[in-house]
Amino acid sequence: MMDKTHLVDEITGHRRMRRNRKADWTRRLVQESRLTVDDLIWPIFIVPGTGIVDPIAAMPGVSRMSVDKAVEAVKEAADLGIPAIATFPDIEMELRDETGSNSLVPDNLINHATAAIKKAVPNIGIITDVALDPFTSHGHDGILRDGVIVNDETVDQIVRAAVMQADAGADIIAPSEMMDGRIGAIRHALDAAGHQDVGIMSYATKFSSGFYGPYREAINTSGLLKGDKNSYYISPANGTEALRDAALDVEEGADMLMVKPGLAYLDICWRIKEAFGLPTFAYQVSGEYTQIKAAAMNGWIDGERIMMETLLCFKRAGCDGILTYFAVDAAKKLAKSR
Ligand SMILES: NCc1[nH]cc(CCC(=O)O)c1CC(=O)O
Repeated sequence: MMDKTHLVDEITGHRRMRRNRKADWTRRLVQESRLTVDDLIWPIFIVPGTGIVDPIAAMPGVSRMSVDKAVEAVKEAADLGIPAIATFPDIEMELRDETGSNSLVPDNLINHATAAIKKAVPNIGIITDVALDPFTSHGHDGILRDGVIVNDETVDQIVRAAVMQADAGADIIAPSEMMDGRIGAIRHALDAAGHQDVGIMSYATKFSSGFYGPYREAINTSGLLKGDKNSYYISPANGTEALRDAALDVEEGADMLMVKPGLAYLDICWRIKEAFGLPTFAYQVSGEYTQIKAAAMNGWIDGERIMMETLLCFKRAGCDGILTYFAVDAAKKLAKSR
């Protein structure tokens, strides 16, 4: 008879979860989720001009780049193995108006960037957004009429913008403005224009979130925005509604789905992947990035460790990939740990 000096008894004592955790090799063997460079999509900010790399105060480590500098940076990203980028323009104030008309100029900043990047770095995927917020004088994602963001008129416009973006060389159109019916309308228009192979990544579940703050500084919409986006983005309280919204996008022909923001919405990532089985992405948005950076800069957390941990957690939650401002840093770290 063993002397029973410990509280762990004979029944529970042989169920030892720690056996599989005891050494590096066992831990590697039982690891369920893995982050690789193939999971990373890098969002970048584009400004007019040349030779510009302009740091964004609210996003330490992230800069707005002129097209020539963006081309260099994207080359580096491609060399690291990052499969795709997502571009966001910081349009000159003089070009912004009530309806976001610059979105319909074929060689506007965003399309100019696409064409230049495609030419210089043909093997990286280019994802473009069609929301109107970089182009409007009020910072909303759609056309504002009598205090209302009008749905159908906005869809008509973003559809035309989407075709121009595809003409410029965009590989995937990612509409983030949450207008109803946009996915089907964009799909039809792309097909009619001969862009059958241009995909649609729907910002299927975009929540009305405070986490977008630093992005609005990055593209200079924060000072412009009147009111909030609650009449078109989803309430953070509503998961089932988010699923219904995603279901409509799937029906309308979305090739990929996105959840935005990321970390506070992992339950949505999981539910969406389970429900539809489509390639599912999370957007670790500006505020999430900034939280980690700010705390790390104060020495309060280990920023690199939390960068890798959060990205891995998206994989565990069912995501196929992550849009993240950490993409280049994470890719470098992954290359080193090989
Ligand atoms: N169409 C708007 C848009 N496109 C990208 C982001 C946020 C990205 C981020 O925070 O990193 C937003 C949100 C917003 O300003 O309302």
